[in-house]
Amino acid sequence: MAFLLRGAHVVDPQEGIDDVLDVLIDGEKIACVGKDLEAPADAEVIDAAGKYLVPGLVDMHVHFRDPGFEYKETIETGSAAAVHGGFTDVATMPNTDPVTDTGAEIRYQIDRAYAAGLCHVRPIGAMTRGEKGESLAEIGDMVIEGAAAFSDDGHGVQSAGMMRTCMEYIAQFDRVALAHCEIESLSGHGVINEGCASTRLGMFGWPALAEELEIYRDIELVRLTKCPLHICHISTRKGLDLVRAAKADGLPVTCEVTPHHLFLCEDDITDAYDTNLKMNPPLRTADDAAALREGLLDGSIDCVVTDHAPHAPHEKDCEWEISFFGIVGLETSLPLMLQNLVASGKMSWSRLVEVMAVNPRRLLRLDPVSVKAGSAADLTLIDPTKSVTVTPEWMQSRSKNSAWLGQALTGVATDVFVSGKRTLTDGVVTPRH
Ligand SMILES: NC(=O)N[C@@H](CC(=O)O)C(=O)O
Ligand SMILES: [Zn+2]
Ligand SMILES: [Zn+2]
Repeated sequence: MAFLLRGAHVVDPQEGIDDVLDVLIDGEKIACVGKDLEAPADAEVIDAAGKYLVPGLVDMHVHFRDPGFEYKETIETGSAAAVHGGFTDVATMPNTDPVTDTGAEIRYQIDRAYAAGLCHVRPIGAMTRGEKGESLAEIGDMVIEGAAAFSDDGHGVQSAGMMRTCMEYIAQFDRVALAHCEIESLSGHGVINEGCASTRLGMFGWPALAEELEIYRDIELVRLTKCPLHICHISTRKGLDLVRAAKADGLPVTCEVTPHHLFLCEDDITDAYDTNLKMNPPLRTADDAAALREGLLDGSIDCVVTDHAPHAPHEKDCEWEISFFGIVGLETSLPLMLQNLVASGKMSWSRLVEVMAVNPRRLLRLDPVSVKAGSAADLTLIDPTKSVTVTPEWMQSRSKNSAWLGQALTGVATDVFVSGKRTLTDGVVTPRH
């Protein structure tokens, strides 16, 4: 199958492209990029005027709950949410049941994703067996089966010695350690940021220090082990300053931020106790969110990820203290970035592509995708003027625990091409086989 995308505004910082062009997709690859391309007889011509075409978006931090918690999300429903949100690739965290800590579990996810036929799923392996933080997982075995990175996300590795061993081991495989930074003796029973929010609402606080101290520890372990380290869902100004200092020292340290930590803060949590504002790490102060936005624009933060954390109604529609941590995000991430940062001119399209496509591919050790002849046809077509309302019916995820339910957002992906197959067509998810 061939597609000719006519008159798209192509943005690709890797190639220095920011221009209105035609792009011909033939089979799994981009055949040609240029002006006024001739349409081959078998090609479907797509009018892309007014739309942006970018290398396929990558979300390097999602939870698909498969195997073990399929009532929240499966690889199939999660993949549908991913392409609906404009992503060609997602990296799935290993806190499944069983935990993804062997090659067989990695292979299971890759096979299921292929059968779903919607997007590339890049499984992340656990660093420790069962994410218990006690002994090394089968890291070499998982690399052979296709693990993209390693993480015990959901938990911090409590023992510094264990983390050192994980990092020494991972460093041998050209993979990045993704760290959920949380010292549990400090976060304890915390369910909300410690400070004004916990005092105002009378709930146990989850202090910034619990995150920052572990970021500090892990950065020092990079000095020792030389293992590339990526800080997951960074949420505080001070944590970001630690990453900045590590980068200035030339250490292989990177970090990611979620839309909810960029665009929401603890002040948004009112006495309505909306549990779709409860996540780990918690929403921090308005000053922290401002620092994160600044860090994303100045290059200190490398990627935007959703930390898509689907939960069932009975796990969220309950008292704040007992509701589960986490919210879905795959279908609202791109619109939030476009609406809050790109439309206002604060962020350029090329920076958006860096943080949502180029950098995550590099960190997951995937082949680069560019808008040029010969590259894999993993592409996202975006209508920056189209509005959607975030309703449970509109969302393709099996879970509906979004912080933006009922809100109208402007700027969405209309089409997604994965290895040259159109898996999102005019906003509708279209499995490729
Ligand atoms: N972020 C969350 O609030 N929850 C995540 C775990 C995690 O990312 O740490 C989950 O798996 O539900
Ligand atoms: Zn986490
Ligand atoms: Zn997570």
